[in-house]
Amino acid sequence: MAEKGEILLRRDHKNILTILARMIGKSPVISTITIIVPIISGLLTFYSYSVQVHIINAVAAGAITFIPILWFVLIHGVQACSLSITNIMKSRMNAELTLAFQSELIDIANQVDFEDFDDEEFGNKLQRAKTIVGEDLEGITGFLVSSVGNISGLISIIWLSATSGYFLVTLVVGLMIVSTLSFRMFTEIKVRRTGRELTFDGRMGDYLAVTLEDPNAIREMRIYNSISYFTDLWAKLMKKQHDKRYSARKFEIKTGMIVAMVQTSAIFIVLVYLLSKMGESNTVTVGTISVLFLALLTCGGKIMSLTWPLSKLYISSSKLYDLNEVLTYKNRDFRKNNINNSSEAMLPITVSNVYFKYAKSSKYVLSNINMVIKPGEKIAIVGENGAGKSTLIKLLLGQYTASSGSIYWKDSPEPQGKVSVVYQHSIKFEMTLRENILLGDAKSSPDDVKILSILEKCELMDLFYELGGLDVRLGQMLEGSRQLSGGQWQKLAIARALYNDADLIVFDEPTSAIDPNAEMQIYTQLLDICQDKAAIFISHRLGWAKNVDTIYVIDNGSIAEVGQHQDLINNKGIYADMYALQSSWYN
Ligand SMILES: Nc1ncnc2c1ncn2[C@@H]1O[C@H](COP(=O)(O)OP(=O)(O)OP(=O)(O)O)[C@@H](O)[C@H]1O
Repeated sequence: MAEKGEILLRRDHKNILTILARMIGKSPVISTITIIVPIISGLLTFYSYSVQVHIINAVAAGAITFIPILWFVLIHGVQACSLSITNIMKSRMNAELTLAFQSELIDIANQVDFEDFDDEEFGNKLQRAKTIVGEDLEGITGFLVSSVGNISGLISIIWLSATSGYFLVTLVVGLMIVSTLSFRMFTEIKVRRTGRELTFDGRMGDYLAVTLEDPNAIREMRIYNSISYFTDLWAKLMKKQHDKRYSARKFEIKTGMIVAMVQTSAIFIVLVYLLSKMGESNTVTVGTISVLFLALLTCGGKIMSLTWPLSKLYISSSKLYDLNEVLTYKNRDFRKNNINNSSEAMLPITVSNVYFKYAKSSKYVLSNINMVIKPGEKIAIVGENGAGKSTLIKLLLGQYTASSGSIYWKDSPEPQGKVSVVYQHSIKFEMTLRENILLGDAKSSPDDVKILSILEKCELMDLFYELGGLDVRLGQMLEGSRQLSGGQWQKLAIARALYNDADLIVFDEPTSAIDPNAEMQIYTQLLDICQDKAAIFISHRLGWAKNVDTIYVIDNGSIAEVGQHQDLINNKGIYADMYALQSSWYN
């Protein structure tokens, strides 16, 4: 059980085993070599011990030969080489695994249903999984490799004790190793769990320390005179944290003493027992006793060097949990969202009695929606914040499935066709001007004539002349790149949408960063540019909506009014009120 104030660790040996299986699956040859080589090298220690027994016995009998010495040198040479091989293989394995896991995570993020993106837990897990692959995986594989090497080293000692021919000796040595290792692991994990990153106090302390260095936060704290509140809180948490760590260290010292006593007693028991059996059996010789004695003396060091990677692995297994969890998403049956991949006609889109609620919400965001989007039709969707406009668009694009009712893309209940979307927050691709437009239809070959005509339509020719061509990189990532204003990025997103010869273009508040003077002009132009296409406009500003074919007024998730501008004004309903209110701003 995690102590109060500790972040719950989902540590489970299954996480390590699952990731181990995945590693071997992804990079079978390199992973197997990286794990097998240190195991063999650790087990070779047994042969090194055997040769030492042989040499000591021979020296005691006054009959030394060079062959065992050569074997001894050879084994050590092989062990040294295997260390180098393991290190080389480990770095190759890390590179291969990082690439393989990263690609898998990118695939998953690109395939999951849009509902998964709404799931905060999935977002957090994905973020943590990416961090593990980017930062922690290398450490974890390192701990794994050194753990298996050290474990086989300790097995060699138990094996050596078995050569004495006395079960009691093997039992005492085995129990000593297992018990002292467990003691050490228990302490090490206890100490590690007091670490900053694993306790609420530690994380909160770090957060407060960062906040106390943030100039914006300091500005506000000075105004409200709240700095001492933060520093007191931080100091209190730090003191608590230090006290906890101090008590964990005290515990470590106490268990260290117990471990030392267990070890010393075991060595004493084994030694006395073997000495009493000397001469009784030909397996108990000066060589066996002295090598086992030395091996047991070094056992403490071996256990210490195993405790560190094992406890790190144990703590890290909670991180592996997130990676494993996200990777299981791959096996899910994702809804196909091929709306932009097919050349099928998508219009008319017929929406009948659609209701929709988000996965984690009990309230319907859309109710009883009925509409038909005909080829070439220009539609405006208006309504207050939170009315459900963007949600309706997500359903029309097939990104979400209606809770009930139906949507048909021409005759198909599955989304199909080609659509362009210009979002409020346009994506800034830090690539060339040409690529920024070409990405509207990435599979087509570049058509500069078409690109220039679109730039012209979107009033971006001044930018083109200023940059001196299509090959200038936009953004600020590289030297020589050119940053654009928010409005210019938005116009570029519109240009990208036009480059894709879609049947339908959706404009979800595409002019929020464009100045009001240019906005009206852009809307008029957009209607003109989209002459042969269907277009849906979402905007809070109504002045331009006069010119569309159909206006849908969404109120609290339902279509409250439908019609043309003048009809809706005559209706004196919600639209007329909104329009009157907005007109009054300009009077
Ligand atoms: N992923 C989500 N999970 C749960 N509820 C959501 C989610 N996205 C939106 N909502 C809720 O659905 C309702 C409709 O949101 P939507 O974004 O469709 O409104 P909108 O009309 O586009 O608003 P705005 O004009 O502010 O952009 C809101 O109450 C919103 O809080």
